[in-house]
Amino acid sequence: MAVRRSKKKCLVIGGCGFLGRHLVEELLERDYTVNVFDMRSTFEDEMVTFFIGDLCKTEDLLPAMENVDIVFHCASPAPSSDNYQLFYRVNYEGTKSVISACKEAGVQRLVLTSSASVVFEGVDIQNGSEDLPYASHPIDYYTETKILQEKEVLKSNCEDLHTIAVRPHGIFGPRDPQLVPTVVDMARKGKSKYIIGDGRNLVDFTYVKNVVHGHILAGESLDEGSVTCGKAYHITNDDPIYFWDFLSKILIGLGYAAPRYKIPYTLLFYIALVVQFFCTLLKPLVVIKLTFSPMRVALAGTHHYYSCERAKNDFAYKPLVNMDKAIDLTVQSYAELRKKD
Ligand SMILES: NC(=O)C1=CN([C@@H]2O[C@H](COP(=O)(O)OP(=O)(O)OC[C@H]3O[C@@H](n4cnc5c(N)ncnc54)[C@H](OP(=O)(O)O)[C@@H]3O)[C@@H](O)[C@H]2O)C=CC1
Ligand SMILES: CC(C)=CCC[C@@H](C)[C@H]1CC[C@H]2C3=C(CC[C@]12C)[C@@]1(C)CCC(=O)C[C@@H]1CC3
Repeated sequence: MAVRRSKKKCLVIGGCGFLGRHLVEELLERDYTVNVFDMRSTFEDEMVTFFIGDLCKTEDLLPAMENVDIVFHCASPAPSSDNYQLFYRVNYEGTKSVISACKEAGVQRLVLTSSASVVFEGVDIQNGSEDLPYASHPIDYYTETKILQEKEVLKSNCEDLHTIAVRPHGIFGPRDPQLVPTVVDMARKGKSKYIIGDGRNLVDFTYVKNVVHGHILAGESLDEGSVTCGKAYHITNDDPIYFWDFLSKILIGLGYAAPRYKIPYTLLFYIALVVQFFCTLLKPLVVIKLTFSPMRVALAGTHHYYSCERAKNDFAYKPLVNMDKAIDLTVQSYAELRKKD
């Protein structure tokens, strides 16, 4: 007689990354069996089975998918990169390998970490639903390939493989390598004095534990015939905040001054486009990392917040950690980035 496991076996692709590792920890907490697949292992846990490889290679993925019930695909190159080939290979072609490996291994559920940015092209979005069209002019390669990736995952939904795309936005929390470290780096270099726009643009920032909770509910929802199969879902804190208030709270919490001087949004956006153009021309000679890329300027100067009603209705999502608590936990976790007197 077959032994029935009470909890499912999961594979987290990108499980050594920021979101992936938080997901692994929560899955273990909730008694799932967990495999991790990543390019290199960055932590140790005797409860986790690690598989090292490149997700673009089906043969690397297959051993990690043996007897797996749910695959969570949350690997991607860093959004700040400007390497189109890398994004295309990993986010698009790599995701196609993940799908074929799932089919070959008989995995029935695939949860993709997409991004709410797939509909963002630098124009205000207020309480946007999942019915908004994909960005027709994505601002950067990251967004362009996240769109290709999401389309591929949703269209591969079929009787044997149930797929879903979770779209978080502005994930933050302990161990995030991107948001808080970039903001502190700007402060240390004296670049955080400025507010882009009028400072009154509302944005979603989503605490990593809430994003994780949304992923697990999404994976569990993918039963035969479920309305969630083949659909995209926004996962947010359900509490949009002024972009510049959020940044100020992080900066003040870590002992730095809040931004004060306002610069017109449109002016800075066009300057960022021109600077990016010249950096692209100079690229064969010198690689320049832009602090104010057009995408970052757009994110800092427009409204972009999304409705998570669909996730609430279809799989009873609600954020577990509120904004004040989330900011507090995040600030406390970055003791090493605190301003030294
Ligand atoms: N952070 C955010 O605000 C948001 C993130 N997302 C999405 O969430 C997901 C997770 O992001 P986040 O945790 O921040 O990113 P991280 O960079 O922290 O994690 C991504 C992980 O994927 C790994 N990886 C990259 N390429 C490959 C590959 N070819 N094969 C195997 N593993 C690979 C990375 O390895 P290595 O570090 O060695 O490159 C890293 O461990 C991504 O899909 C991202 O698009 C969506 C919305 C917002
Ligand atoms: C003014 C300025 C340049 C502030 C620095 C903060 C930024 C580093 C973050 C503010 C919003 C963040 C964000 C992302 C990355 C980090 C920020 C730009 C994403 C692009 C990460 C990947 C996504 O899928 C969407 C995110 C939107 C918000």
